[in-house]
Formats: sequence, structure tokens, C-alpha cells
Amino acid sequence: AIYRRSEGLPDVTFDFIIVGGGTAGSVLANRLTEIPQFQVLVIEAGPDNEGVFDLMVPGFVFNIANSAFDWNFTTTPQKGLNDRIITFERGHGLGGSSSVNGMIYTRGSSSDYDRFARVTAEPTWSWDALQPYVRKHESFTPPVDGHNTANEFDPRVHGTNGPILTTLPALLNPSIDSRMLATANQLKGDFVFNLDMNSGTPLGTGWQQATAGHGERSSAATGYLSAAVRARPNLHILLETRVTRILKSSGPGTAFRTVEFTSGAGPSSPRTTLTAAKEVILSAGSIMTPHILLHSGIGDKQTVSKLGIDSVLDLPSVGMNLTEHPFFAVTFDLNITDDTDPWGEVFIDPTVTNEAIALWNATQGGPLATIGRLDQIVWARVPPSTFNDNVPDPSSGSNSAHYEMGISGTATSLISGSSIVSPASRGTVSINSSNPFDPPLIDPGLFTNELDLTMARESIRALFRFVAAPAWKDVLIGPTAPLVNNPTDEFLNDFLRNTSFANLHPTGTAMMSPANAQWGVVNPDLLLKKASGLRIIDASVYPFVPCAHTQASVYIISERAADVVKAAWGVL
Ligand SMILES: Cc1cc2nc3c(=O)[nH]c(=O)nc-3n(C[C@H](O)[C@H](O)[C@H](O)COP(=O)(O)OP(=O)(O)OC[C@H]3O[C@@H](n4cnc5c(N)ncnc54)[C@H](O)[C@@H]3O)c2cc1C
Repeated sequence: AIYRRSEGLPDVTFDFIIVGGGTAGSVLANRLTEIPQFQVLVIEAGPDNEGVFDLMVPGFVFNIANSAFDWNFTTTPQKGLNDRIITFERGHGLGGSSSVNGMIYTRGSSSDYDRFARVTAEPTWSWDALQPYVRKHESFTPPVDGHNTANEFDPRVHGTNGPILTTLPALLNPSIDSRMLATANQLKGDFVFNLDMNSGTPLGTGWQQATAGHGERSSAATGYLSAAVRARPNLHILLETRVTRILKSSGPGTAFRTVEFTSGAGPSSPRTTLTAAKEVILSAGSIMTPHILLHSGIGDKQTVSKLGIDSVLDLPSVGMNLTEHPFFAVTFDLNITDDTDPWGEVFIDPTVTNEAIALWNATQGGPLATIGRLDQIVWARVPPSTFNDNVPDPSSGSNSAHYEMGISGTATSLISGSSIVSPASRGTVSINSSNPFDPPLIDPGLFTNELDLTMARESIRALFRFVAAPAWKDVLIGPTAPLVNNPTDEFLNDFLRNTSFANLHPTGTAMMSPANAQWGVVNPDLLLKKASGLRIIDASVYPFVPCAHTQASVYIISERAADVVKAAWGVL
């Protein structure tokens, strides 16, 4: 059941208290309540996702920023971005960031997961070992327009029975799609057609896949917290309630089974505590998980002590290693005269938008049933000569991408949403007060490592090579200002520093490490180091960011983590 005040909660002993009903938290809530004797409480800071139009309609993804479903964070001034402060959206509500994200479904490369296994000395985090979980969360669903998808994906690498619906684009854009696929054929090499970028080898040009089905967004909340799951008598979801700290239990040893929370909105709001009989599971995401840990005195001893917070566990890696993908748009002017797309103006002309809304309401189809105009993505590597002994390759292996180009177009422009997906830069999440209501200091450190700029320049030059293919000859005008032909390195550095944003894929701020390692925050079983009772399950535990948009990996990791928890309590 759903509650909004802790006073209404039933008088039961909660075996598990999950902090954050986001992407990972929803997976855990579902899987742990499959065991009827487990009583599970989820505490989520934000509201319910149910019935919220902008969260349901894929085409309205850009309406969500700055709403009640966004934490409305900004970064610290970014040195690598000419000291610009940028927005840093995070989901606030059931489903967390999966309720607000861009729905792009990409798993990354097999070597990303093999690197997880290698650096944590835990073989069960490898791609091969994770295969059951790679499929368990997913149900591949035909696109809403019912077109033949035979050459657009490989059904053998997809799940068919999981809670999360995935699909292929439906609002096809033939004049762009045909040229994209022709380019892959004409140039091959880095841009060769890849039938399915989610096979473990993403490299090349392939059809984009999204977490949507039957015209609607599929999020951790719609998928894992369906009406039937919410009705389970052992699942209790407390909304609009913020966890302020996790408290050390009294008695010998270092155990953390108590959460402190409030439904108030400020530092003096009355706080309540509840203690889990088995575990607290922290799933507040890569930004708020370290924020809660630091406010609880779990983190670098000197840093927290300086702020007047009692240090209860000295773990210097908390909040370190923030890894994020820098994102930049690169645009070319086109002149397509045979464009027959009736929905070209859907987000520009209000009359067309209203027609699209009416169509979506009536049929859950039409242009709003799909995410904008993005039909294909290119994943590629920079030349090996970019690296040497002093400048090592930051990617996880030779089947991993360094950069991504999500290419969409209209009759007049071709836009690549480009990103460095194996970055070398690292940042931090920290705090500057003892008030848990103060926002975290988010420093993703974008472009602080020169190598990321080098790779970004190379990706822009790769896009120039891409649009130089014969397929574009009759329609390409040239780069859109301020971009110019044959740009110098200096020009591109300025362009990148002045225009880049965060791709909103933060990971690594509570990273896992081998059980005996002095660094890291959690062990490979995701239990907090040097303590008991507290597990962390969300994107913060990744030691490295995958070369992918990060939601698929959160589903994979959380599904496996649910089994790790069940095994620890003897029910698997
Ligand atoms: C705008 C946006 C676009 C994105 N686009 C894509 C995309 O297209 N494809 C993709 O794969 N990935 C995308 N991502 C990234 C992806 O959604 C995330 O990596 C993933 O959902 C993170 O899951 P998580 O469980 O770690 O955290 P979240 O899903 O963010 O969950 C954390 C939850 O904890 C709650 N919480 C935090 N602090 C507290 C507290 N103190 N008390 C109680 N509750 C708390 C939050 O409200 C939230 O519900 C995007 C993210 C955003 C924000």
C-alpha cells in the first residue's frame, strides 16, 4: 500500500527498509516482496508517478525538468566548461530517474561488466555470469506502428518476460533513416551497421531501442510497482518523505539498520526513526546515496568532522570517483525537399502538437508515442594512436565505445547528440554543511582530463566524415553555425567547453571494490565495508561507468543484487 505519513504505517517489523523508490529501489521492492514472509518498507522523497501525463507520454520527456519529479540540482562551476554551472536533473518520485529519463535503452559492452568483475575480484559481475539478469528485467515489445522489425534488432539477445518494456522507434523518418543506413553501408569501418547494439558489442550504427511499450514510457515504477505489486500485503511505500540519515545501531560492532526521516521540508522538521530487522538498502542514486552517507558520518573522517558531523565510519571513497558522460550537440544544415513526414512540426507548431495529443489519447500512437526523432545511434572508438603509456585507454576493452552519436534529423537539420561514453575525467559529490536539506555539491568534473576533450574533438571530426558519405551529398548544406568546416583544435575546444552539458549518467560515488580492499565503499556483495546491516544498490556502486546510457545496467545490477540479498537470507 501507499502512505504519505509515517503515522499511518502498519505496526509491523520491517525486515528491509529501502531508501529511495527509484530505479534500483523499485526492483528491490518488487523482488523482495516476492517472499511473503519479508515485510518491506520503501521510503521515497518524491511523489507517486501514477496518472502523471508527462511521465507516461514518451514524446513529452522534455517537459519534466524543473517539475515536482526533478530534484532540480545544479553543479558547481565546471572548470572544464569555462566555469559554467549546469543543471543536473535527477528523478524525484516513484521510479526515480527511470520515470523522467530519455528512455534510451543501452546495456554497454560485455567488457564493461567484465571490468566490474575484474576490479572487484568477483566473477559473478561478469557479462556471461549476468546473462540471466540481462534478460530478466526486459520484455521486448513490437513498435506501436507494427512495422516489420526483422532487420532492426536481434531477438536472441532480448528478454520477453520481464517487467520493463523495450521497443524500437515507430515514428520513422524515411528520408533520414534511409541515409543513415546507406552511410553505414557506404563507409563501413567505424560506422558499419550493427544489428543490435545491446548484444554486448555496441560498436557501429544501429537502431535505437527505448524503454517504452504500447506507446507509453516503461519505468521501474510502471514495470516493477504495478497495481498487483502495490497490493502485496508485505509491501509498504511511504512517499513524500525524505531520509535524512542512517544511524548506527547501539551495541557492539558497527551496524547500520536504522533510518531517520521526515515528511517535513526543512532542517527543523520533526524526524522519526525506524529500524529494519534485517537490512537497510540504500538506493538513493549516485548523487543522494553519498549525500545521505556523508550526513550520517559515513565518509572521509576529516571532511565530515570539519562540518560538525560525528564521524561514525571512516570511508574516504564516499562521494569520490563520480563519473559522468559529457554531452554536446553537433548540428548540420540539410535541405531535404522530398520530405513527406507529416509530423515534422510536432514540437514547434502548437496546432500540430494538439493533434498529436488527441491522437495519443485516442490510440496511444502517433508521434508522441516515441521519443522525438532519434532512430539510430552510432557508437565508435577513437584511433589507438590517441593512447600511450602515459595516456591509457579509459574504455573497458576493444568492444567498448569511446563516443556515441545519437543522430536524428528533420528536413532542415541533422543533429547528433554526442557524448564521451568512456571518459577519463572524474568528479565528486560532497557536502558543505551538516543540514541534510542543503543540496549536495555536485562536481562531475567534465572535461577536466584533456583526454576527454581529445576524444570529443575526434568524435566531431568523425561526424564530419559521416556526413561526407555519398548518402548526404544531395542534401547536406554544411555545419550549423557556430560550427565551421575544418575546425581547428582550439575552435573545437572552445565549442566543447562552451556548449557541453552532463548526459545525466552519474555513477561510481559509492563504488564496490574487492572485499579486502582499503579503497571503495561496498564489497562485491554490496554490503557497506567495515559494517553490517547496510547494503547499497544503485548506480553509485559501479566502479566504472559503462559505455552506455545507464538505466539498463541499473536494472541488470539490481536484479542480481535482489538475488544476492535473497541468498544472504536463505530464501534463494
Ligand atoms: C533526465 C534524465 C535523462 C536520462 N536519460 C537516460 C536515458 O535516456 N537512458 C538511460 O539509460 N539512462 C538515462 N538516464 C540515467 C538513468 O535514468 C539513471 O542512471 C538510473 O535511472 C539511475 O537509477 P538509480 O536507481 O541509481 O537512481 P534513481 O532512479 O535516481 O533513484 C533514486 C531515488 O532515490 C530517491 N531519493 C534520493 N534521496 C532520497 C532521500 N534522501 N530520501 C528518500 N528518497 C530519496 C529519489 O527521489 C529517487 O527516486 C537519465 C537520467 C535523467 C535524470
